[in-house]
Amino acid sequence: MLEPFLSAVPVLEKIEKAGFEAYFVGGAVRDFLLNKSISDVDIATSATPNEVKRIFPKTVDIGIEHGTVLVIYQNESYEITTFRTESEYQDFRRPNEVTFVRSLYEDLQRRDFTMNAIAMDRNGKLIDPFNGQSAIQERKIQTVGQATERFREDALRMMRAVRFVSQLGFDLEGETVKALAILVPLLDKIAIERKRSEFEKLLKGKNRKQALNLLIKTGLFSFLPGLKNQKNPLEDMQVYDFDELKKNEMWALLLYALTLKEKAVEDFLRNWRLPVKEIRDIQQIFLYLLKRLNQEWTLYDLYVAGHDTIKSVEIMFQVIKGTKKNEAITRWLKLYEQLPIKERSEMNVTGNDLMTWFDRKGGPWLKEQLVKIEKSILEEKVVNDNSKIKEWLMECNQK
Ligand SMILES: Nc1ccn([C@@H]2O[C@H](COP(=O)(O)OP(=O)(O)OP(=O)(O)O)[C@@H](O)[C@H]2O)c(=O)n1
Repeated sequence: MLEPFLSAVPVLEKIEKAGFEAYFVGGAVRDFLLNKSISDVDIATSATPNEVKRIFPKTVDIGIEHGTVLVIYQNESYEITTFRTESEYQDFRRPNEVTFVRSLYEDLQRRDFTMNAIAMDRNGKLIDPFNGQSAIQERKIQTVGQATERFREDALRMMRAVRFVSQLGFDLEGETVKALAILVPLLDKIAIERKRSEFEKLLKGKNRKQALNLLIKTGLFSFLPGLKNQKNPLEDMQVYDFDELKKNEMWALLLYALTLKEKAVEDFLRNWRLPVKEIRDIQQIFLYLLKRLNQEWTLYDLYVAGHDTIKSVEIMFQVIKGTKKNEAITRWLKLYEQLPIKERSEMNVTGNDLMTWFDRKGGPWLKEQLVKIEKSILEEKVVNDNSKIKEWLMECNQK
């Protein structure tokens, strides 16, 4: 057995010593069987949350209503969840109440896909009542039991299915595709944040072409914010070839494929409930991407965009144009590094200086003058020095 399972074995032993069962479950076991790297393990147990809390002195209640307790043991933390059934799903969302059970089989039976319903004991022995291993071997995503039932219990699972297609390159088993095509409207009930997280993983997956195709084929895309009747942009997204785009770049690329106007861009991102800071960053990348596609940048563009946006835009430019050439970015980053100032706060002049020099109250003229000075410093028409700027401004005004 490999890390991080190995260091969690004592946790399982401790639970067993107290008279309960404990297993590794979920994504970590699946990824282990796929030879993928694993960051953390999920543990399932027959002990109730209170019983878990009695076994371990240090715990945090992170999701006790769903049966999950965070255990701190030997300076590491582990999520331990009581075996449960989720027959009480309401409104096709997550369950409001769960029923704790003592049987591992029942716990595995309530899970979404057979590849996610494999348990592993502390000796590395696999418990696989739904043949998850053969599904992995056959590279098939198959629900545990009836697909329609699993998707009705939690409609997000439909997006999870397509996200796994993107991440693993597996196929969706026939009944699963059929159920998906029928039940996609249930996705309307799912919180945008949960859909967003799956959509972002889907876009990042290596097999996104296949996954985007499924979104189109099953009509799932129509239940994603701003994508109703937007088949073509997703087809464009299938064409782009990329591995390393960051999350914000991915959103900007989608905006580009959607050919949205500036105002609509903001609404689109807001509808996906992206955090305000991310919306601003994505808008900035998108705006400068359009500029990059339409014209050369001025020094002022480089300055306003800043180092990170320049890098993002250049990478996206390559993706859109299908070119590997990287000359512009090297040249621009070099130019950017040589700029006399990198941001407004580095200017050796303030609005107060201007108001004193011109003996005028603030107003739109002030911003105009500051931008003029800023551009002139960047173009090296004036040195970034308070008295030099004053001299230059006075001269300009006399002309
Ligand atoms: N809607 C869901 C979400 C999760 N699960 C089960 O809970 C496990 C853990 O879920 P989660 O951590 O959300 O996803 P992973 O499958 O671990 O995948 P990843 O870590 O790649 O997100 C899954 O493997 C699956 O058995 C489920 O049945 N239905």
